[in-house]
Amino acid sequence: MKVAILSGSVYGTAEEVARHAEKLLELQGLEARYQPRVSLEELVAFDPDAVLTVTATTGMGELPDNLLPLYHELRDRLPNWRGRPGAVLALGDSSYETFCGGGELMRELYAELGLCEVVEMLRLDASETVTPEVDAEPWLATFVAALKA
Ligand SMILES: Cc1cc2nc3c(=O)[nH]c(=O)nc-3n(C[C@H](O)[C@H](O)[C@H](O)COP(=O)(O)O)c2cc1C
Repeated sequence: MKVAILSGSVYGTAEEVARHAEKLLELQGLEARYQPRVSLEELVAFDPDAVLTVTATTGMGELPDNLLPLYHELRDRLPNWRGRPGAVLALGDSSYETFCGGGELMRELYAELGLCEVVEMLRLDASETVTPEVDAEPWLATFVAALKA
């Protein structure tokens, strides 16, 4: 099963978590592909069976600049991924009112694309953890199990 991993990051944490997720998924026998600045064309050509997004939130609940172009292209072009499984891993900080707002924007995009969230969005709170990669592991295991089910 081919899993595309997308990321949105300002300071690099979400990219590290995405890279870690790629390794874990590969270890579980999935064909995970993480290219930090993937284009829509590359993504469509990969034809993922499932999509995982790892994104931080910036500004007042916004997506990081390095995910925005792809986000808008996906909204405009709506590749036919209807019915395929997906999940969102959101990094945020609960001291902001719009906690994990970027992740919520991706969930809305998933709904427009018809991607099914097979596990509930994980919210990792930067004011509570300094080890997001490790904290994401149990949730990633649940995601893998859902993909294999
Ligand atoms: C300027 C700025 C604005 C932020 N805005 C939000 C926000 O609106 N909501 C939220 O949940 N987290 C917010 N955060 C927290 C980041 O999303 C969080 O620290 C995340 O782990 C950063 O990941 P990154 O290193 O991949 O950029 C903000 C952080 C900064 C520095």
